[in-house]
Order: sequence, then structure tokens, then C-alpha cells
Amino acid sequence: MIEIKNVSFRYNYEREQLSGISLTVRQGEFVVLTGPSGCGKTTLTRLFNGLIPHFYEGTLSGEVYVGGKNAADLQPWEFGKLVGSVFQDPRSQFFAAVVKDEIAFGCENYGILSNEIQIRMKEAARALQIEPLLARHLLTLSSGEKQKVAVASVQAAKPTIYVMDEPSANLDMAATKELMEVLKKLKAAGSTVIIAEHRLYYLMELADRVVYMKNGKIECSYTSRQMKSLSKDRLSEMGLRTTTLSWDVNKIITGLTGEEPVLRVQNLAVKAGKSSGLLLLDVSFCIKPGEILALTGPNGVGKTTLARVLCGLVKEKSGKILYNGTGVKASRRCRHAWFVMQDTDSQLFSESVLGEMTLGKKLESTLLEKAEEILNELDLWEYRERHPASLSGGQKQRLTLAVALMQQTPVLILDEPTSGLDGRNLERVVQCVKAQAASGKAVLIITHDHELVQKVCTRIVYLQKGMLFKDFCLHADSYPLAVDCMLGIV
Ligand SMILES: Nc1ncnc2c1ncn2[C@@H]1O[C@H](COP(=O)(O)OP(=O)(O)OP(=O)(O)O)[C@@H](O)[C@H]1O
Ligand SMILES: Nc1ncnc2c1ncn2[C@@H]1O[C@H](COP(=O)(O)OP(=O)(O)OP(=O)(O)O)[C@@H](O)[C@H]1O
Repeated sequence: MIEIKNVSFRYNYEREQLSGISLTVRQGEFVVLTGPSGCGKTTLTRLFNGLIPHFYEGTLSGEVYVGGKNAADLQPWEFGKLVGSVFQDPRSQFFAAVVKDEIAFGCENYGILSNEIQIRMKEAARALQIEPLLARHLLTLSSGEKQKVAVASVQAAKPTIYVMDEPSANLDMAATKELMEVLKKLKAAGSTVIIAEHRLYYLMELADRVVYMKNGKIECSYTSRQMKSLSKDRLSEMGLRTTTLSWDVNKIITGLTGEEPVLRVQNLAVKAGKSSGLLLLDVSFCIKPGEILALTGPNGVGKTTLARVLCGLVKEKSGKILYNGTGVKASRRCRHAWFVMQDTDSQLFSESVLGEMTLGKKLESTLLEKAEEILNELDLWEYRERHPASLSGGQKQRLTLAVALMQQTPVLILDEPTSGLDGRNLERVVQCVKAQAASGKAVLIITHDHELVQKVCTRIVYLQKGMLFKDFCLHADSYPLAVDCMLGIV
């Protein structure tokens, strides 16, 4: 289905990002591409769906065959007929305004009859449990909901080859399981599937092959059995995440300060949209300096909306937000809390990575030293002159965190800071967050990432159906509850 022979590629003005890649994917094969952030996974998938050379310009050499045809002779619409793609950032692939039109869009392009489109749309929506969202505007969806819609759209179109770039990045555990079921069906139907991923645990039963990339090259390739037998040390040496869903009880971090809360949320009620009902009904909790709190709960429960209220981007319907014991009105909350959003593109404004770090600040040598130190910690210093838009998904994600580390606010809110990160970069984020907490900041992390929670969080706040359902410190005794929260089975 796919044959890549000795392919090298370099984006304009950049060093080579793919070097001498050869890869064959047979019909019906299920291949997982993995490797450290920036190693070239997304770039490789862009060869399969024709985005290279049709959208991304650069220098390409070698031969690419897709569906038995020389890719050099294929027009973009011909790629579209063969290959269905789910991008790393689902927002960038939406064409329609409303969910059901988006799911139908791919089918319409394939010339499928409208009766059949309706059947497929319903099937795909059921498989991903997004039936209640069909009439909704795409812009109003949570990030996990958007990701499900993107997967449903390709599933409904039934292309010959499926190419998905980190399709689980924003999904909670239950939704990841639904995704796994969808993928299982695609495999059973004999489809060819290629997935670029950092989270390997949900793919281990499905993958025929795991291809490990590093620095633009294919380093090695494993069967999933071989992959599963790699030791934790070997995986971390390779910069990968674990292949199983396990928590080591001994590693749970505890530690709280006895100080007064820096942020107190009292009986907060928030509406989802202007004309819709209450999303958060009555939420109260507080966070102290030095605490690292995991805010978790199912996709669409209102975690991001809560964070937006805390930093004043959304107004509450009722309730109080107190910073250091004083009620703060929405327009002033950004002085107290810095929010790193999930959508990295909407918060990168400068022409260069270094410019982003110093944006709006007086350029003093201490500031530049701090920026250099942080960029080094997050392995971004070599990209300091690069335009932020040209970074890989994981690089952008680390840059938005790096910018947050430049700020002075006593509260730091991070929305899914590790969703697209490999094991090594996850560790880098962990170290940065620990240092922030040690310096007296309160860190609130919205996350579905169980590895992150285990490595760094001291407390879990779990939202369900608009209410704060659980709020507890992490220690050996609360371990089973923590696992249930991360699995979404409380
Ligand atoms: N205008 C609107 N009308 C109706 N519902 C809306 C509107 N805007 C947002 N919502 C809904 O509010 C819910 C909260 O979204 P939010 O992004 O806060 O969830 P989340 O818990 O962060 O989810 P995720 O884990 O998927 O990121 C979602 O179900 C979303 O669809
Ligand atoms: N449009 C672009 N222009 C210039 N360089 C780019 C562009 N897109 C990606 N790159 C660079 O190519 C390299 C590979 O990026 P790619 O997105 O393929 O990595 P990745 O393995 O998918 O990373 P991640 O896991 O972080 O998503 C990175 O160093 C990235 O900065």
C-alpha cells in the first residue's frame, strides 16, 4: 500500500528532516510510528497523504508509492480518495461548521449516495459516542470531542489507507478505549492503518509493527510482542513512554505545604455557552502554594472552561474566585494565573522562539539568561531563531510551557501539557513543574495523562457531571481511587 524508497526531505531553509527513509507497508498492515518529539513522524505521514509535496514545500528526493501508484503522479484529490487522515491538531482539518456536515464531508467527496452517508454517519457517531454532538457547532466542542469528530469523519469515509497523527492525545481513558475499538474494527476489515503516537499502551494489541524513528531516520522496527518485552529502562533510553497502563504505588509523590490557599473557588456555577445550560453546577476547591493539582474528569466535563474562568477568559454565572483571600473580578484574574492553553497555535504570536519568550518584556540580560536557561531545560534552545509555526507539535507544546515559566503569576494553569510528548520530554515537563512548585507556585494541571499525574501531582480533583466529585491527596492509600479517576470509572 505504501512504499518509500530512500526518501529524504528538508523543509525550505531547514536542515534535512527525513534522511534516507525506506519503508514498506502492506495491505491490511497496522503500523505504529513512534520516536522522540521532532524526530519526523508527522513529516513522514505527510508523504503518505500528499501534503508533501502539495502543501509543504521543500526538497524531496527518493521514491514514494501510495496505493501502488507513484506519488509524484498523484494529484491531491487522488491522495484524498486513497488516504484518510486525522491530523495532530484536528482543528486544522475541519471544513464544515457543524459536526454532522463535517462527518459527511469526506463521504460527499467520495461521491457516496446520501442514504448511505446517513448510515455511515450514524455508525461512526455511535462508535465514538458522539451522537449528542451531531448538531453542534465544531467551534463549541471540547478538544477531546473535536478529536473524536476527526476520527469519525475518516471512519465514515472508509478510505483504503488510514493515517492518524496522535489521535489519542486529547482523549480520556474511556474515549481512548472507544478509539481502540474503532481501530480494531478497521484492522478486522483489512484496512491499512498507520498511526504516529507517543502513547503506546492502547496500540500494543493491534500493532503488527512498531517503527521507531530518531533524528529523521528509521532506527529500528519491532513487532508488538518485542516492543512489550522491552524493559522500562530501555524504553526510557529510547525516549519513549511505557507500553503498559501501570502505576507504581511507590512512586506516588506526596507533599503539601501548610500555607493558606493562593486560590479558592467557592460554589462556582458556569454556563457552557451563552444560550446553553449550566456546565459547572457547584464547584468548590482550593489550591495552596507548592501544590501540584491534577484537574481531571471525562472529555467535555468542563475542565478547560473552569480554567478559563479562573484566569478571567470566561465569566462565571455565580460563585466566587478568591486569590490570596480576596475576590478578584474576571478582568483582573490574569494577573494571578497564567494559563497555558491546549491549542498551542492560538497563543504563539512572535516571529521566533526567542521572541516568544521575551514578548512584551523589557530586554535585559537577566531576562535573556532566564529565557536561555528555560529553553535549554525544555530542549528548545537550538530552535531559538525558528518561527514558532514551523515547530513540530511537541516542540510547540514545550514552547508554550517555556513562555509560562517566564511569568511571575503565583498560579500556573496547564491544559494537557504533555498530550503530545514522548517519554523524555514528559520527564522534562515533570522537572519544570516540580521546580515551579518548589519555588512556591501553585500548579493546576488539566490532564488525562496518567504518567504525568503519577510523576508529579500531589492532589487530584475529579469533575463529573458539573460537580466536583472527588478531591484527595495522592498517597499510597488513595492509590486505587487515583487509578479509578484516571480510568474514569469512579
Ligand atoms: N456554546 C456551547 N453550547 C453548548 N455546549 C458548549 C458550548 N461551548 C462549549 N460547550 C460544551 O461544554 C463542554 C465543556 O468543554 P471543555 O472544553 O471545558 O471540556 P473539557 O473537560 O476541558 O474537555 P476535554 O477533556 O475534551 O478537553 C463541552 O462538552 C462542550 O461541548
Ligand atoms: N513546516 C515546517 N517547516 C520547517 N520545519 C518543520 C516544519 N514542520 C516540521 N518541521 C521540523 O521538522 C522536524 C520534524 O517534525 P515533525 O512534526 O515531523 O516531528 P514529530 O516526530 O511528529 O514530532 P512531535 O512528536 O513533536 O509531533 C522538527 O524539527 C520540526 O521542527
